[in-house]
Amino acid sequence: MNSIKEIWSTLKCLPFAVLVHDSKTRNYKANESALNLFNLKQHSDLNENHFSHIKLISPLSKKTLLLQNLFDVYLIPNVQNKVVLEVDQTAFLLNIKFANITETVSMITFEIEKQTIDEQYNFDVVISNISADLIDIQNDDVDKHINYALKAIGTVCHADRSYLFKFNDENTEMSNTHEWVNKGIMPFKDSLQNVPKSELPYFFKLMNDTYLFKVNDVADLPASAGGEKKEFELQKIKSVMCIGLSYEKELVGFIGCDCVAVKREWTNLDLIRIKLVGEILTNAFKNINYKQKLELTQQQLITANQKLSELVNTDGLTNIANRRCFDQTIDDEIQRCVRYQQPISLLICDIDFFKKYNDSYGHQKGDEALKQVAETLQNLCKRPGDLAARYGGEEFALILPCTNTDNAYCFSTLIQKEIAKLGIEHKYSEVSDMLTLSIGFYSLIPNTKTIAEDIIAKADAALYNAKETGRNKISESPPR
Ligand SMILES: Nc1nc2c(ncn2[C@@H]2O[C@H](COP(=O)(O)OP(=O)(O)OP(=O)(O)O)[C@@H](O)[C@H]2O)c(=O)[nH]1
Repeated sequence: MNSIKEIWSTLKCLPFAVLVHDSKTRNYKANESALNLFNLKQHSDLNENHFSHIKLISPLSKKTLLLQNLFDVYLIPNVQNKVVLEVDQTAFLLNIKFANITETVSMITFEIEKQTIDEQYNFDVVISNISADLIDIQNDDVDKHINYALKAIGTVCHADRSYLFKFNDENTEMSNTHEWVNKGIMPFKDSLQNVPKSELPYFFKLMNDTYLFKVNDVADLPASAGGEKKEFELQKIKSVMCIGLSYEKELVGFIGCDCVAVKREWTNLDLIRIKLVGEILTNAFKNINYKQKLELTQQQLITANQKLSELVNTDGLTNIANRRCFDQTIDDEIQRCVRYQQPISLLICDIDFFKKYNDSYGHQKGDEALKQVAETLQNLCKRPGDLAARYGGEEFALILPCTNTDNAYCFSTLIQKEIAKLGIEHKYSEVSDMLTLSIGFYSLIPNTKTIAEDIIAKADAALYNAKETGRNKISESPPR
C-alpha cells in the first residue's frame, strides 16, 4: 500500500477540487482547486476551524452540515451526492463523490454543477443575508453590503452593470456611489460624479412620477429623450432599468441595471427583484440615518451632562470646586486613604479681616481678592487627589490625601508665602498691610469609623485657634 504522502501527490493534481480527511489526526488536505473553491489560503495543517467561514447545506432537507458530516454520515461511497456550499456571499451547488483510501483516511471530490447553479437560490441567499445584516448595520460595513446587493441584482437580471446613484443635498446633481460590472464591461463610476440632473429631463420626469425607468431597447426611446439616448449610447447601453429610492417621501437616488452586450426584455421577476433590493437599501439608509441622529443626540447629552456636572460642582465666582464638590470628595478620599492606610489632611483657610476689606475697598475688590486667593490655592494643589474648594464666603478648604501632619504644616506655610506674594494691599487689617490667611488643619490615618464631619470639626477648631491667637497663623488640631 502506498503511503498517504504518495497518494496525495497524485490526488492533488486532479483537475477538480479534492479534500482528504484523516479521522485519526482530524486533519484535512486540500488541493489547489479545493483551496480556491473554499476560498482558503495554502496551509499545511488544515483542520475544521479553517472552514468556519463556509456554510454547507443539504439541498433536500435544507439542513446545515458540518464539513465533518460529509465524511461521517452524509455520503455513501462512490454514490454521487449534492451539497450547497455558501462561501463569500456566493452559493454553489456541488456534486460530491466520496471514497475510502485507508481505514482512517477518506477523500471527497467536488465538482461545481455549472449548468444548474441555482440562480434564484443564490440571489435569495445573498439578499436574505444582506437584509439580515443591514438591520444592525455598522456604518463601515454598508459599502460592502451595497456592493453585494448590486452584484446579486446584476447577476440575477443578466445585466452587465448595476449601480447606485445618490443626489446631493440641493437635489440638483447625482453621483454614482457604487457600481458592479460584469467581466469585460467598462466601469463608468468615476466619470459619473456630480452630474447635473437637468441633463436627463426625460429620465427624471419618469423617475419622479413613477419611481421607475424601464427601457428594453434604448433605440426605441422617443425624441424627447435625446439627452438620455446620447448618454446611453456613449456607455453602449442597450437596455436599462432603474428604481427610485425615497427617503421621507422624497426621491434621494436610484439603483439600476444596464445591459451592454445584448439587450434584454426586462421580466416582471427582474422588476420584483430590483424593487426588493431598492427597498432593502432604502431601509438600510433609514437605519443609518436614524443611528447617526441617535449617536449625535447621545453625544450632545453626554456633553450637556458633563457641562452640568461641572457647573453643579464649581463655584460661580472663583471657578474652583464648591462646597458640594468638597462634601463628595472628602468622603471619597477618606475611603481611599482607609483602603491604602494612608494619612489624610484637611486645611481650612480664612481671609483675615475680610469684612473690613470689603467695607473699605468695596465688594467688587473683595470679589477680585477672593478669585486671586482661590487661584493661588488651586495652583498649589498639584497631586492627583488634592482638592481646593470654596468652603464658604471667605473660607477655603483643601483636601490633601497621602499627606501627614508635617507635610500639612509645610503646605500651610507655602500657602501663606504664596498669598503674601500676591501682595494684595489691606491697610485695614490689624495684623499686616497685606491680605493674609489664618489656617487650621487636621491630619490623621483614617479607619472605617472615620467620618468627614469629625475631620471638618477638628480643622475648624484649629482655624478658630489660629484666629484667637492673633490671625495670620497656622494652627494644628490638637495643638502641637
Ligand atoms: N466680596 C465678597 N465678600 C464676601 C463674599 N462672601 C463672603 N464675603 C464677606 O466676607 C466677610 C467675612 O467676614 P467675617 O466672617 O466677619 O470675617 P472677617 O472679617 O474676615 O474676620 P476674621 O475672619 O475674624 O478675620 C463678610 O463681610 C462677607 O460679606 C463674596 O463672595 N464676595
